[in-house]
Amino acid sequence: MTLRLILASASPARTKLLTEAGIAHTVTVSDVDEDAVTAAHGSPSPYDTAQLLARAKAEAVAALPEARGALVIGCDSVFEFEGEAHGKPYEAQVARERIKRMSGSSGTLHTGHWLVDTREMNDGGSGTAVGAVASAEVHFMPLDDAEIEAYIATGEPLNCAGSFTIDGRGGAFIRKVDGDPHAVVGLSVSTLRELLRAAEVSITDVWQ
Ligand SMILES: Nc1nc2c(ncn2[C@@H]2O[C@H](COP(=O)(O)OP(=O)(O)OP(=O)(O)O)[C@@H](O)[C@H]2O)c(=O)[nH]1
Repeated sequence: MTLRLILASASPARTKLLTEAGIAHTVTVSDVDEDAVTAAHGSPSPYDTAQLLARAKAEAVAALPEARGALVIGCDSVFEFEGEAHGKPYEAQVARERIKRMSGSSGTLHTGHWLVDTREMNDGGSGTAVGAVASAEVHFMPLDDAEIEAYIATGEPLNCAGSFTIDGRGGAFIRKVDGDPHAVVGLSVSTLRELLRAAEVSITDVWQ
């Protein structure tokens, strides 16, 4: 039986990462209310938030009929900066305030991963599952105000956790990354390999 891997994420960067890593997959976006999940758990740390939301997304998709018999991977990325959890800024003013503070400083991008194996799922069961968080510390170069305004004007930082990318225009402002750079982009492929091994699947089994 051929293995099916479903990415439970709308992130263009995550599906691009999997494709470039030669990993065959389809995409099914979950409709998880992220605020409701975090509220239900009090005020979880940025690390725990990333794991909780990755799990919620993967479980929501794994429960769908079309996911039966597949492996489902969910992810969530949270930027921890000065004790705060930053998701996507969405608005220019939020991005501006955050990027000014991040300039010349550093923070940690936590990406949660949750893999649900529905191959053995009995009726009503949830399948076996395993999760892991991959974290990487991101160090920023100092940015001048003109660079910040121009970067915000591109729109790129508005839909990225932490208000930056390392693989897009934001790469110009990244001094170094301590940890798996894929964890910053949104899906650590080496972490996925470990999760697949826990499900007794080799990464080579999902190479296309
Ligand atoms: N290309 C790129 N994207 C990044 C980077 N850092 C964060 N992101 C993106 O920021 C987004 C974080 O938001 P999430 O809530 O985890 O995921 P999402 O995009 O909303 O998609 P869902 O998984 O469906 O919730 C993801 O799409 C990440 O891929 C980066 O360095 N490069």
